[in-house]
Amino acid sequence: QLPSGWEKRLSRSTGQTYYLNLHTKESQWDRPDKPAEPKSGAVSGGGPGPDKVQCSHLLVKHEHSRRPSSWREENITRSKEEALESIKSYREKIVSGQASFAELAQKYSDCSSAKRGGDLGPFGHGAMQRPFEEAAFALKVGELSEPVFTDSGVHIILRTA
Ligand SMILES: N=C(N)NCCC[C@H](NC(=O)[C@@H]1CCC/C1=C\[C@H](COP(=O)(O)O)NC(=O)[C@@H](N)Cc1ccccc1)C(N)=O
Repeated sequence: QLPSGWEKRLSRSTGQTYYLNLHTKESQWDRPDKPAEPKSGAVSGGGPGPDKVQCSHLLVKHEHSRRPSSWREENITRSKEEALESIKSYREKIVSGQASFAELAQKYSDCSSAKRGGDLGPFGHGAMQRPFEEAAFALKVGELSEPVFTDSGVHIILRTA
């Protein structure tokens, strides 16, 4: 079966099957990578994780961020609590289907990746700050993290591949 949050659709124009991610509203021709079929006798879920993941993120910085400035705001003064409240409200809008991840990241993320709907591209171990990496590698494709705190600020992370 498909990873959670994905649906199989039929393209009206080409009659081809495609896959729609209900969280991000993104669609793709390729079947989202299925959770690996547990090999008979293998310990379920114990397998080595992926070397690389692809994620999008929405970052809300605050006064204690390592660089309290962004393309959105020259001098960021909101408190860490306010940043967390904002991140929670964005997460709620995405999960309830009121807005797409890419749309909110493009508008509100304090990271330059906002221009790409939050897409960070693929990355391996060691590229990102540890709390970000740990959260990202623990996600299934299509899954949206809870709020994650790094020296940059407060993030929500969507694993896209
Ligand atoms: N693809 C990479 N390897 N690029 C280097 C990542 C460095 C890494 N960054 C982080 O861990 C956090 C989590 C994700 C974004 C991020 C921080 C900051 C914003 O926070 P600030 O640094 O002002 O505190 N955005 C970035 O770095 C952006 N270049 C990410 C990016 C943007 C556009 C396209 C691709 C990647 C780190 N080790 O600090």
